[in-house]
Amino acid sequence: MEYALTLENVTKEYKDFKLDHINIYLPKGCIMGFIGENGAGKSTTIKLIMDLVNRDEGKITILGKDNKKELNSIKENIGVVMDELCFPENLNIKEINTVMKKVYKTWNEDKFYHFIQRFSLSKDKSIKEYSRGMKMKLSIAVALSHDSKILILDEATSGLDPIVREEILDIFLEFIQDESNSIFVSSHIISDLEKICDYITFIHKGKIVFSESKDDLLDKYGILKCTEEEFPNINSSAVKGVRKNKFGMEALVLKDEIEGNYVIDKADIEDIMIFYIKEQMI
Ligand SMILES: Nc1ncnc2c1ncn2[C@@H]1O[C@H](COP(=O)(O)OP(=O)(O)OP(=O)(O)O)[C@@H](O)[C@H]1O
Repeated sequence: MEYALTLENVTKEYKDFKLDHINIYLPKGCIMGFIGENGAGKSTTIKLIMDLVNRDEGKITILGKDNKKELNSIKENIGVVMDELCFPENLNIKEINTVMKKVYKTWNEDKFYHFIQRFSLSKDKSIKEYSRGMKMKLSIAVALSHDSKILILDEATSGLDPIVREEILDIFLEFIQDESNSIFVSSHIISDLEKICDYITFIHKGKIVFSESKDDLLDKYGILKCTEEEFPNINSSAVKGVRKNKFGMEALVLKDEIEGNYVIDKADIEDIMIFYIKEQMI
């Protein structure tokens, strides 16, 4: 299989945090959602991918190229959106266009102005007068206006209203119509990721809990409901998380490992993440 992005045993240690030997493989042509609680290590991972911080160990490739030695040669093919805007804030749209023409050989001015119009971004205001959502939309417009083959997005839909988020998700799906394109996107809005992603990678306290196809995850897990008395009869190795409510017990379970007649509801990706995190907090 050809991969758009690989991380192998990537490690980074700060005083109070360790990103611990993480492995991620994003197949070409796919969208991978990167989820985890605040402080789990998502932005650190994305900064390591973009070589904005130095790793302690491991290897990262983007579009088959080493991200340290060969990043320059694929600069045109990477569209990046970080959670903070990377442009000087005193510029306006016209000036950003002029700067980007110099930064990217493949800069497509028509495409850029098309997105500016589609996102209803004011051409007169300077960027510092933009709202957070407008700045996000501008970053996305820039990421899509050169020859990007992979989009790497950190919280790209945060701060956007539901209508614009929906539009951005559609744009991501349009981007992926070209099967050589791929997207790696972190977000706290897991329902957005569930709509568009082929793969979900879940990071918790600097370690990867799972990195799997979304359909496999949704097939594999379910929420089992039972009484407190019934709960000890459930195969404990199938239980990945549990919570009590006023009607009894709810447990995140591996459906195939459950014997007996229990009610098992569908688990969505957010359920899976929350149950996992709660289980580790007990
Ligand atoms: N430069 C730094 N020096 C020391 N610690 C850092 C540094 N950058 C990040 N950290 C720590 O690394 C941990 C992971 O932070 P990171 O920003 O990667 O999390 P995140 O998953 O992106 O969180 P959020 O969802 O809140 O954005 C945090 O504990 C943070 O304090």
